[in-house]
Amino acid sequence: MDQFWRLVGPRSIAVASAFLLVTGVSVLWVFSSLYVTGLSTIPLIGDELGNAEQRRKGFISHAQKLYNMGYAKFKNRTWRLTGTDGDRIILPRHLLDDVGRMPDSHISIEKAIEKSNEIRYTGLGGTQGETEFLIHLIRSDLTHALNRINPRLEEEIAHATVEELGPCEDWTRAVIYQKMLRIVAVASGNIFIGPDLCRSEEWIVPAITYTVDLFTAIGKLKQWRWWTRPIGQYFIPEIESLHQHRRKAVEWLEPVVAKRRQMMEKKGYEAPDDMLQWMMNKGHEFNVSDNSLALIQLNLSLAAIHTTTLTTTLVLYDIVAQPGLVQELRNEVRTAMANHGDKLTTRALHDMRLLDSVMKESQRTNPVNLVRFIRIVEKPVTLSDGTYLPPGTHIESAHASILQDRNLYSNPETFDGHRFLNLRSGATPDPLQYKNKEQYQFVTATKDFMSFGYGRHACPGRFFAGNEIKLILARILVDYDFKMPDGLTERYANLNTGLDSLPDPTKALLFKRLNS
Ligand code: HEM
Repeated sequence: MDQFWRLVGPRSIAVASAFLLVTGVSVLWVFSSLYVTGLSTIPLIGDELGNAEQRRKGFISHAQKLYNMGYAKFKNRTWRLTGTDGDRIILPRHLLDDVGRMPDSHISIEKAIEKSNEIRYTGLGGTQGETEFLIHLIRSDLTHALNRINPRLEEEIAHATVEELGPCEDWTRAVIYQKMLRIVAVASGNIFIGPDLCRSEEWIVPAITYTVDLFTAIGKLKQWRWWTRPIGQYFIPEIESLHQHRRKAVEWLEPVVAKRRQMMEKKGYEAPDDMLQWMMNKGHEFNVSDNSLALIQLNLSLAAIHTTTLTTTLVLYDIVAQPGLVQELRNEVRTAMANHGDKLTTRALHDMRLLDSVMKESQRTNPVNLVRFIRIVEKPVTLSDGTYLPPGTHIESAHASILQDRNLYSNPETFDGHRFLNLRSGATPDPLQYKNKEQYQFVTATKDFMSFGYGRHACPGRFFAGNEIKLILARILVDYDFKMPDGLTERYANLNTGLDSLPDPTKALLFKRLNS
């Protein structure tokens, strides 16, 4: 305790009183929101575990079981369970239509992120305007530039893959998640901050470790009860690391931006074609100054790099255990390239329909999080089934359970690389009866498949991500043979903790350069 008081110093009394006040008010608020507004009438899963604290502990130790139980029992109804931060209301798929497009003033993603990412302590994020600016740039500049930037991205990926995997003249071991992180950071960096800086360790290291420190800090904070977190934050070194990352990012990027501004004054200067430049060109329209660009870039890497790495690694873990599928994919990539001047053009990537299907099936069988569409109700909402949601209610969708629903996906427990290819082409019956079968593409976000979220805030970076993942996998498929080491044949198990299910980052694969 001594250490704590030394850390908080003279602010301690203010902190403590604010704290008691908040605790008292919150207890009253939880009571009133559940009992006065009628949320308590929504069926509860985990009731048998005991009181709220016992249910919270049950959630920490076996969330997956609780979600599966809830979905099996109430999949077409609204139900609830108790999480680390109070009750979570799980909406059935058909009610997501009611809320998916509601304005942020009613259903807020920002409040949900604030809560789930413990922004009060981690200091993550920017202003609302900065977030809107980033989303605008991703949608209108980055996504529209894919065709133009693809040759550059292809080249950077080819270079980074050789750098990371080495010559691989003979079978060579690679801890693939670690390698993939660097390949994704460098390739994305080429487009985010330009080819001159993306290979620099000053970019790669923070682009990777900012996210790691953030999620470690959040994980540690969540182990403290919410009302003890104002204290807990001082015992978590990663929170200080986050502040340091932000300081260093500003120090590092400021001169780069200043230099570019100087050059822009010069006649005939050809400005770089990257996110940083697009940010500089459009900042004034969104009231975003050059000083904010370093932090916006950090937020961009946070959204882009680990998500893309996880997805790519999971696909590799899935296919390496199926050598027949690897050969089929390799043939598809070779044919597509041959039809497009031996290049991985946008059209060639589009023709890789089996690869697209395998990537989507990998997301279906490895949902990295049990839930999606996490939102906080800001203004009272009454759903079409009559459920009333008062302000402050946490809502979400049981994403992982939906992906295992046999009424939506036949033989859901089986990895079928051709599943979405067959659904797209009409070769197998479509349980969801989509009018447009293109909805089975990797990048499509629907309420039946929420790996990229759903509704007005569905991931804007999914087109860039899909493009980049295909480029990386296609490069690996045509340039390398790969297999599991030590005669292993079973797919590496994912690591399940709390709501997350992640690829094991310590596992190795063997690579050998083809035609070497
Ligand atoms: C496979 C890789 C990726 C996955 C699985 C993924 C997944 C997601 C998910 C689940 C959300 C929340 C959506 C919701 O709650 O409805 C999201 C939001 C977001 N993603 Fe991605 N993402 C990926 C890659 C990227 C990339 C490459 C970028 C940037 C280029 C990006 C930028 C964003 C941004 C800015 C948001 C916030 C959108 C908003 O609040 O409106 N993501 N992403």
